[in-house]
Amino acid sequence: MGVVAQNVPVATLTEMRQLKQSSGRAWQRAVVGQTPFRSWLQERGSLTARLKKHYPAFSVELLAQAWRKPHVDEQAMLRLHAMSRAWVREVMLRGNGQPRVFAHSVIARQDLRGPWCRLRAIGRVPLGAALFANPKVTRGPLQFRKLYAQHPLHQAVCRYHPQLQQHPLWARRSLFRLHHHLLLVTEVFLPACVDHPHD
Ligand SMILES: C=C(O[C@@H]1C=C(C(=O)O)C=C[C@H]1O)C(=O)O
Repeated sequence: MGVVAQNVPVATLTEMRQLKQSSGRAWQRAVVGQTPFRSWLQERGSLTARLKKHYPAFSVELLAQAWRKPHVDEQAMLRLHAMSRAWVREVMLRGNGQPRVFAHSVIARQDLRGPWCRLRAIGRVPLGAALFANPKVTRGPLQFRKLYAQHPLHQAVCRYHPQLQQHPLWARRSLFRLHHHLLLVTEVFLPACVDHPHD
């Protein structure tokens, strides 16, 4: 660990590369066993569509959207170097008023152009409506991970639902691609999501 002025320790490039690689492997290694969330984790269709099917009162609660430095385990997926910023959108998908899925979407500045130039302004319109309506959008493999309290996305969920602090949360992520544009979507499933474990 190196040290810069003001004695603020910073990770060396090697340490950051190692952290990025280990975080990436953690998403690929996780195996979804017999969890009640299995059906939701492996859903290849739109979560928005599936939630709307179960809950007449579906809504998207916009929690945050800003230019941020992506998490270390997102930079490699989006081909970003360590210091670049990306547009981050965080929402809670609600069914009948209950929080069901926390979604965290990240898109690099250079990918917010062309067909995705308006993604910053969609507000409470579900991102899935834009993605699944365009047949030219492809989706990469789903990756899974059980998040514990020290993971940034677990901490993001607990900012709004602190009662989940001690609960591990299942999450999945995948890359959506349109031409050469990339969008990384991570979805964290809250306990209320298993009211309908199977379709
Ligand atoms: C990708 C989808 O869009 C959903 C809605 C999102 C949003 O509005 O930000 C983000 C991720 C998804 O949970 C989907 O419906 O599957």
